[in-house]
Amino acid sequence: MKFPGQRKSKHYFPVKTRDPLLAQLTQLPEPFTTYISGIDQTLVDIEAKVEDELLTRYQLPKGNSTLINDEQAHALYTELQANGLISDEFAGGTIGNTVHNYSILADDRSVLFGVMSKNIEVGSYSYRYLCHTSSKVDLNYLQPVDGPIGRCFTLISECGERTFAISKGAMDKLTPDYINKEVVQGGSALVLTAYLMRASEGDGITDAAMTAIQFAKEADVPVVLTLGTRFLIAEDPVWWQNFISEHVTILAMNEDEAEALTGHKDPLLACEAALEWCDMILLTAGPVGLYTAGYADDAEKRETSHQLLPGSIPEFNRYEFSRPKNKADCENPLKVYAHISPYMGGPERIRNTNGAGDGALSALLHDLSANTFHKANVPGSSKHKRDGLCYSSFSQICKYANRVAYEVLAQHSPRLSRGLPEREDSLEESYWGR
Ligand SMILES: Nc1ncnc2c1ncn2[C@@H]1O[C@H](COP(=O)(O)OP(=O)(O)O)[C@@H](O)[C@H]1O
Ligand SMILES: Nc1nc2c(ncn2[C@@H]2O[C@H](COP(=O)(O)O)[C@@H](O)[C@H]2O)c(=O)[nH]1
Repeated sequence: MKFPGQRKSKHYFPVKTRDPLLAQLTQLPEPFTTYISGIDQTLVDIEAKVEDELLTRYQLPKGNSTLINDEQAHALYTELQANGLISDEFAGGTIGNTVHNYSILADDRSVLFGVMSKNIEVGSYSYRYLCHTSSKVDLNYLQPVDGPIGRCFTLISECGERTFAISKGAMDKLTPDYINKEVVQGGSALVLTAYLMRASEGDGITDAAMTAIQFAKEADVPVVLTLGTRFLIAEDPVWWQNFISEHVTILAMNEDEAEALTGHKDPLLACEAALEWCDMILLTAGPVGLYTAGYADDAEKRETSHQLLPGSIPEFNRYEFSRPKNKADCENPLKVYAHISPYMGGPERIRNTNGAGDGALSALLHDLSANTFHKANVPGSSKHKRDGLCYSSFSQICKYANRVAYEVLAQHSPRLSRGLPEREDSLEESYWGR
């Protein structure tokens, strides 16, 4: 486990444990390993720049992720190819991206549940998916299926907005039998997307997700949900509110999805409302940057040394130096908010924002699993006198998530090809000091 930024030495593993003489006196237990698990519809992104007219012709609402049938997929692919519009083909899927990016950042294991074609030809989409996924993502639990994995036509408009057309192939065929209880229960978090809830009759992925949620809840493993697209949430916001209340610990969404869920356009008010249903929120807001929100115990709150910010909740960032905690673990729960503007104002040129939100979430998950790792390996640390959900404060998580989102935008791909530069390991000193 690579830590998310250098920390004060008191939080690091006692240097003495490496002492060759003292080591003879102490029998160290096997170091505890940490991972996260996730479920996704296995799919490849086929990226193309298109005119809005094409979206209208294929009846694809701009900004949405729409399921299309085989005939439409064939026509769309043929047209994109004939006009030389396809710019890239990447492994995709919102959770696939998130666990891949987590493994790159943490330089550690994650587990992906999903399907994979039984017979794979060199050059096929399944082959590319496997080639473009970090070797630290454990794919041993994938369910073999007949037929191809999904394709996600990622259609980028002139304004940068992306519209997804999904040709699902066998991506929704995952069944509950392929959800390994021990793996889910041994993880630091289970990460899911709202897209998993829209499987058709006869497809098992929704049941598989519900089975995994049950396993996670039995073992107090945090359930992390990312909302995917505002259109899906807008179909039945009350259903989603109840779903989140019942099952979700951490909610990740962008400002449009937040509005569809809560009715609030203002991100702070949306966070305030959604904190009634879950313990922590990551809200990304495109060029406005991102917010984190959650709970701290009143007795443990820590005041910021940054400027207090105005907003619909005045001075909302006052306690952003507090660490997030589950509401149920707080004697006197206090809602805490933090915000950060895009790192360096964003990259000079953004081809599209595909995967930036997933990148931000993977940073949060890294911080969360670093907490589990540290707690298990340094149980005596003052950090763990009280149970926190994450290793860092709301403010620090904002910085890290923002930095990772920047990297995704700069790389023009939803999946990181490398971790953050080493010299930036200390976010405080070298990066934030600029
Ligand atoms: N136009 C932009 N300029 C600068 N930063 C951006 C821009 N768009 C996105 N970002 C960064 O990427 C993060 C996630 O982007 P966002 O578009 O909100 O996510 P999603 O892909 O889930 O809609 C933002 O919080 C911000 O840090
Ligand atoms: N699992 C699914 N993933 C989907 C679907 N539609 C789109 N996507 C993926 O989202 C990411 C982009 O995420 P964002 O951070 O920019 O919101 C992209 O790579 C797509 O593959 C879907 O129906 N299911």
